[in-house]
Amino acid sequence: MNVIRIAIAGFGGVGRATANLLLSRREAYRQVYRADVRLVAICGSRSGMMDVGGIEADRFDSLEPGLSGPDFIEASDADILVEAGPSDFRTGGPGLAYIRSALSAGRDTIVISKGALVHSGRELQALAQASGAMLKISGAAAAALPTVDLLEHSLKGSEVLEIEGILNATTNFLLDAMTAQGLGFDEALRQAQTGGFAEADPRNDTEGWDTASKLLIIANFGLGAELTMDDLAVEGIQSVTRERIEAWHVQGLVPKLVGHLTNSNGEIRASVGIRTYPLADPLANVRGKDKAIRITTDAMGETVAIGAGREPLATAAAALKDFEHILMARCGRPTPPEKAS
Ligand SMILES: NC(=O)c1ccc[n+]([C@@H]2O[C@H](COP(=O)([O-])OP(=O)(O)OC[C@H]3O[C@@H](n4cnc5c(N)ncnc54)[C@H](O)[C@@H]3O)[C@@H](O)[C@H]2O)c1
Ligand SMILES: N[C@@H](CCO)C(=O)O
Repeated sequence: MNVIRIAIAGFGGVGRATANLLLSRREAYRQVYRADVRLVAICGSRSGMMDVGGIEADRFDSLEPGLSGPDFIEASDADILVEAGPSDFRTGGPGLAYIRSALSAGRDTIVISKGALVHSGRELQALAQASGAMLKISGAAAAALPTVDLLEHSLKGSEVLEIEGILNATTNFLLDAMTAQGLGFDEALRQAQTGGFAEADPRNDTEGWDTASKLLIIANFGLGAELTMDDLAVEGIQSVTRERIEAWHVQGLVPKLVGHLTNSNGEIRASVGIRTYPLADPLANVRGKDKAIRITTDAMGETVAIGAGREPLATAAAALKDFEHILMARCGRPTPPEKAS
């Protein structure tokens, strides 16, 4: 039985949900991958815990001050880092130092925050390649909605011509609440914050930056583009007034905040802004905090995925999907569960 040691840096809503889900799936990992999975280190910005024997959920509220930072994670000698700190695309956020350090040491890394991937994605890919570590990013690339997976696996070989993505749950929730329920912006935002899917600073959602971050990550990691935030024109939903909503309604149109990308002979252009869709379009029917992606390719036509789950569980599950892909690569193909006799 392989022992697989996990560390989690960033222990807020998503980090903690990931830890709980990981612990609840240990028996399945044991049976399917013959892997003894242990949570050996967790940390927030100022406190943490390390135990090579494994940390159980009843100790999550007893973190010790001073145990935090990339060196703390290094000292845990974990095999895999899950990074779930705040997203800051302007600086890379605190995640950048953790991810750099883990990849440099050859540690497989599952990234949930977006900042480091937007700010230093190429550098991190190069570090992973040099050390042989796996770098997984589903949590940062719209989480429960498959995006990079579709590009890397399902549509392999076809040329992507266009992507349209409703990639931000908060703005879709806000627009849907304002359009379909007539709710005011402030009340809808309060509900998004209570739901745990709005960013700590919700302007990152409403001004389009979260959508832009995800689109850039999808383009750079899924299509091999080399976009920076300066390459994207980014518009949020601030300009959406009750009058504009009513005018669209009269025309039978539904507004969505969309990340849009075109690929013309390798020249990739991307932007974020409001697009309107007729009711018959699947993107018009993406409701509440659901997200969606439409990918148009030369040979496989249009593929549309729509989805979401309850947060923060859904994002935790996306990160642990990445974890299982690492287990498959490192521990071999899954074995079927034993049948009861
Ligand atoms: N909530 C969602 O629905 C969702 C979905 C996909 C991705 N994400 C991303 O996941 C990340 C975490 O989201 P969340 O909702 O848990 O946010 P959160 O604010 O609840 O948690 C972030 C945690 O990181 C900790 N942190 C800050 N600086 C740190 C440092 N230097 N070292 C270690 N920890 C540090 C904070 O103390 C906080 O506990 C964010 O980057 C977010 O964009 C969230
Ligand atoms: N704030 C983001 C969640 C993190 O990706 C959203 O609303 O989609």
